[in-house]
Amino acid sequence: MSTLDLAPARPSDASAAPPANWPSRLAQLGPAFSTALQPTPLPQPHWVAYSPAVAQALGLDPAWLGTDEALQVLTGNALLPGMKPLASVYSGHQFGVWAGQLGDGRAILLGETPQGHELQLKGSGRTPYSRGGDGRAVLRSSIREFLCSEAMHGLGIPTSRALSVTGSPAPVRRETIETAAVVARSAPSFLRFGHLEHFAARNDLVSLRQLADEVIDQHYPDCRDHPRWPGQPFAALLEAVSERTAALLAQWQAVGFCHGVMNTDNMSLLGLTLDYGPFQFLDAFDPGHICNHSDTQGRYAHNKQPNIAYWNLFCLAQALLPLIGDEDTAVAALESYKSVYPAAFEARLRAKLGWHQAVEGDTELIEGVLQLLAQNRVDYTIFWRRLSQAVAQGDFEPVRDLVLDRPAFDAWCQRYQARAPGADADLMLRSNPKFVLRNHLGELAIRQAQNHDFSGVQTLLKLLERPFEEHPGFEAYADFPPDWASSIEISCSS
Ligand SMILES: Nc1ncnc2c1ncn2[C@@H]1O[C@H](COP(=O)(O)OP(=O)(O)OP(=O)(O)O)[C@@H](O)[C@H]1O
Ligand SMILES: [Mg+2]
Repeated sequence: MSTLDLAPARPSDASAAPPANWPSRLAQLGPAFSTALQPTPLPQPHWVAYSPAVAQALGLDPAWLGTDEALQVLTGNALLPGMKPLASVYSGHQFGVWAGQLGDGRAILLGETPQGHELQLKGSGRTPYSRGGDGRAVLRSSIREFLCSEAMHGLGIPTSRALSVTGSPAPVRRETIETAAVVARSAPSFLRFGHLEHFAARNDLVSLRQLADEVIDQHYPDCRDHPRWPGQPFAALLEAVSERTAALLAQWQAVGFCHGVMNTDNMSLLGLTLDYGPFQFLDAFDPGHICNHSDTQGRYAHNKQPNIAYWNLFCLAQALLPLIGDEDTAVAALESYKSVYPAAFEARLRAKLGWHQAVEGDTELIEGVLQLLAQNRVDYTIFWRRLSQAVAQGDFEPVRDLVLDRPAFDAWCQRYQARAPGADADLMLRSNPKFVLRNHLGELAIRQAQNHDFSGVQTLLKLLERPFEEHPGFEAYADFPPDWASSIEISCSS
């Protein structure tokens, strides 16, 4: 039976007060970067879910969550003393094309916690950057963003975090009429490639430099005086962002995560996963899988993600060019992506296979297993977890059962088992999650939530916060997707 405590944490101390000071470095930079504004209230807000763990990470008292004050503040209906909300301006390349000015069209920054984490509401009303949009987010997409943020964190993948999701009966028009919701999310910074692209495109080099300096001072201080880039802090910054992005992409690819909308306005300057829209964790392993039904050309197919990230880094290089000075230096600063990404990916795959150190012949075994999974459309998460169990228990039959082409599996497995030193099962169980946020799991929790039952969201949050643990009694959440899962259509509509 259930070993999870599904009850949301109740406030133990109703007087637990949140901070009284909510500064914003972005506001301090000056008016070119953002616009001060108030969130637009929503009627009759209610909790959908919240994360005491995130509250703790932000230095907020978890006891404050669950209070009516928190509900109002995190829906955008009230402000705490000291909060001076704002929306920031950015631009970007969308689906490979320059899109011009975008900006926080439905996100509003409330300020920074004492730890320097930005707290932002998504879906909290129109801003000067909303263009034709309504400034809102629907319950469906907000639950997906909330759960996936915490799932990624549980997997050890850099990401924005999600403190809460609140709902309202207010209608929101998408393909059908849905209801509004707000995600309160947090990151050390929500700055994107597009923030720098914005000022470069306008040839506003003063603001471009000011923002790049801010990013270096706050997040990449080593770039000021980098041994490889003496006197070239902006080249050092480009390389540092590029290498963090390479490391992030290696983690996405290794876990089977498809982002779905890798536009430059969704690329974090800190190498975080940002903007959970039409994302998907792979079910059957299809390297060319396209998770976003709006992506008709397959630009953001799973196996294209590492190259797209590199393409996006080129856009960032273009934006930083006026500060870097010459093209050769900018290109040189991007060079390491080509070695850092494959090395990081191979290291992740080695850990999944249970190997601590690289040994000659590993690349062949790694390529071999990926080919086997692709050719047989094997369920990606279940394969790795069963392989981990197989090594732990010395019985490979359950993993063999997953592969239609048994002779091919046997040939690979023989070489795998002959590898010396052998696989470490503990490392594998720490590297291959039992639980990922599959589309159908999210979908079931969303349907429940649309009927005012939020227990499915709670259950998933508890499982996904600790995806490498066994969670006895919850095997169904680690099982194959049902047939209807492949008919779920996730698009940019959110
Ligand atoms: N309903 C909406 N109302 C206003 N602006 C919107 C809306 N949906 C998207 N936008 C804006 O369109 C642009 C691209 O949207 P995209 O889907 O990448 O971002 P998002 O999901 O809104 O948010 P984020 O990237 O902050 O997680 C952004 O500038 C975004 O703010
Ligand atoms: Mg976005």
